[in-house]
Amino acid sequence: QDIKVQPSPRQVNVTGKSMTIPVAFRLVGEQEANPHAIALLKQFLGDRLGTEGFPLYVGEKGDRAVRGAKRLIPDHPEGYYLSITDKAIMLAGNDERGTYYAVRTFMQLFHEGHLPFVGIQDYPDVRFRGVVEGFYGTPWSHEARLRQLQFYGENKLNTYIYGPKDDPFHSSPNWRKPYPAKEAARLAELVKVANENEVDFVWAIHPGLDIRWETSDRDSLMAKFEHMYDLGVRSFAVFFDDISGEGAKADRQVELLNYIDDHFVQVKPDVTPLIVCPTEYNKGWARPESGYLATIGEKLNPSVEVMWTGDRVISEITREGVEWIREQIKRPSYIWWNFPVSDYVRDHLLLGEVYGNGKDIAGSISGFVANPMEWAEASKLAIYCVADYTWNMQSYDRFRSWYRAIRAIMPENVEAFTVFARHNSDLGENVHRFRREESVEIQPVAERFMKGYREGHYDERDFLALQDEFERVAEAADLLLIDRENEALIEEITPWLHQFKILGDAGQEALAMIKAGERGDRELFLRKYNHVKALRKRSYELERQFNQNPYQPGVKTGTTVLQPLVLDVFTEATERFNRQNGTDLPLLADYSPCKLTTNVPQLEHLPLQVYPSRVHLTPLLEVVKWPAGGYLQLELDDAYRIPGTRLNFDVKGDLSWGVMEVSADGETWQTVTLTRDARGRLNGKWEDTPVKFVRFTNTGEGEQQVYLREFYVVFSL
Ligand SMILES: CC(=O)N[C@H]1CNC[C@@H](O)[C@@H](O)[C@@H]1O
Repeated sequence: QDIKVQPSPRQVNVTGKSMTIPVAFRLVGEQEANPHAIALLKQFLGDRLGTEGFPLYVGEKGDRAVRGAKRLIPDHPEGYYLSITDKAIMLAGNDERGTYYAVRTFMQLFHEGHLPFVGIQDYPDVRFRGVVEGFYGTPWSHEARLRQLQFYGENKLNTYIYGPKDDPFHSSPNWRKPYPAKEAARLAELVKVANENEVDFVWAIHPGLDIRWETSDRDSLMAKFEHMYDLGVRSFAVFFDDISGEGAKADRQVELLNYIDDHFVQVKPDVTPLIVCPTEYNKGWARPESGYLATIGEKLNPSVEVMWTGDRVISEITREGVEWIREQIKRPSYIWWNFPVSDYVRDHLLLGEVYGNGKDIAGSISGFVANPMEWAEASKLAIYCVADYTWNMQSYDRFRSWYRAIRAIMPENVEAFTVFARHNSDLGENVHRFRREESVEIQPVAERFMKGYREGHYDERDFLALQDEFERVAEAADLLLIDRENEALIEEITPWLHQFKILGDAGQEALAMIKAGERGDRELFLRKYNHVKALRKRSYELERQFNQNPYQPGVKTGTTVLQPLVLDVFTEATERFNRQNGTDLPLLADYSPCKLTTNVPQLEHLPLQVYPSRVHLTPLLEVVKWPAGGYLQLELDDAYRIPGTRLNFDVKGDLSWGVMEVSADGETWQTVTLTRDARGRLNGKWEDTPVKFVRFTNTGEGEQQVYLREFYVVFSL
């Protein structure tokens, strides 16, 4: 039968025959084999495992129990050979982790009371595979992390990097301090569970925001690593991302990293290679004139792993890209893939397929870890696919992997979760311009239908297909809201499920407006019209109630195809009704009274948060390089007074290099006086003549590196 193993094994020889599962297994090799592999077997087989019964040989290359398989075991790290015949079962690892993975594969072969006769030779493409918890926002909970580590064991992922940006003991201000007892105990438990699942628990430190290049800070960092070592950590990382100023200096960073390597990593008997995330961590920011990467390439100890996010902050990883960086840093890169991370589009869930990365990059990378969403359970969809992709790139199939991930995560509600995930995968407009496919199957139907409807002759089959899809959306939302098989996941996505239900209902009702209009049934049309408006209002209220954060507050779903379709159908049907009946039913206001223009490259596509009397720029997580002469300008849709404007660049010095101005016509400008408040934020206002334009300009001589923490304008007539 079709052998379904996750991740997809390299070499599988099936005979087509199978046997009923033996009632008892005689375990051979327990004394020498990897104890975590034995523990997993015992947990899985329970009392069927003993000293009598069908022979089950387990061990690593060189162990007595698997001597006979010696030349069949792939000579690769974490490789294994598995065979099931009518005589015996053999689970033989090339190393301890390989044995563990052989057991994980063996467990997946049990199927409806049978075990297939099979020979498998398998090993991973990428050496280090897993997840970097490296996002901004609420760090994962302890329970969520424990579930993650179990999930990584099941999916042959061997790396979890602990680096939540908002953990004050990982980053500033407390990176120098040991964890308080409670957190320390939790970390120790995470390390223990990671080991049981054959996962390297990597603890990362993020000292660059305030590090001083003195021995005192170097000693503080070493002491912190010793503290983590005492908790059981055997893998370490230093992150220098998203910093500016002193901490960003390559030669200082390299000096510190080499010191750590020479005096900690190399002297401890059991610590894996040090990992660093450089400040110039993507090609878009690499500046040959800075010599940063050249310094890393030439002076950083060759045993230190160097992370890389690709051609841009958020990007697909290509063969050309990894070969380019390999030349710069003189070693394979350790990929930090920024997906499904959503800390820059927090109102969206990213549940789509994992695609776009090259299948030919394994030879130039040493690691591939995914940066996930703050929604741990929802991130498992992408993590499952990354496990499949990094284990066996050539055989990776984005659709097969995604469907298997859904089945693995929501086995009781596969159809409903597929519908939900299908329409919650794109990011919408965002500052990194990274987009994902969404609603792929229904998109051509929606486009064809709207074109036909506008031209006065749509295909009824398209109408019915759309109606069916919106019904499925509403059904999926309700089925998932009462789902109890994965409560942690449902708890995370509940706000989006409520929004999804509203979308499903609104879609059906908007389509019903078309039919009522065609039948000239004014009363029914008005009922449907009012229902859609009520649903839109509920949707806005949901946006204000859930997932409030200073970046992208709210709850977005189906934003690429279904939401625009509802709006288009509603608008077209209402305009047609108004023309036919001489009425003036208002449309749905989806206006944006504000336009942003800028010549600062990183801000070109910055989304705006528009409210009835305020407009906010979405804060940026990364350092913004603001060139001399760089400006950012907001153009309002009318002339307003500005009772308040606030700017927060989180810079230590004064802001003498910049000026805030307003204008009524975009030609003559007046300066707005800004006063700094207790938290260092700059506040201003303009209550004189109404203005249409507000801008901020770097009028200084040189580039400034700032954090765009806050920039908003309050306007009033
Ligand atoms: C190396 C890196 O990407 N660092 C940052 C900054 N870039 C992407 C962001 O979304 C963050 O999640 C991430 O931690």
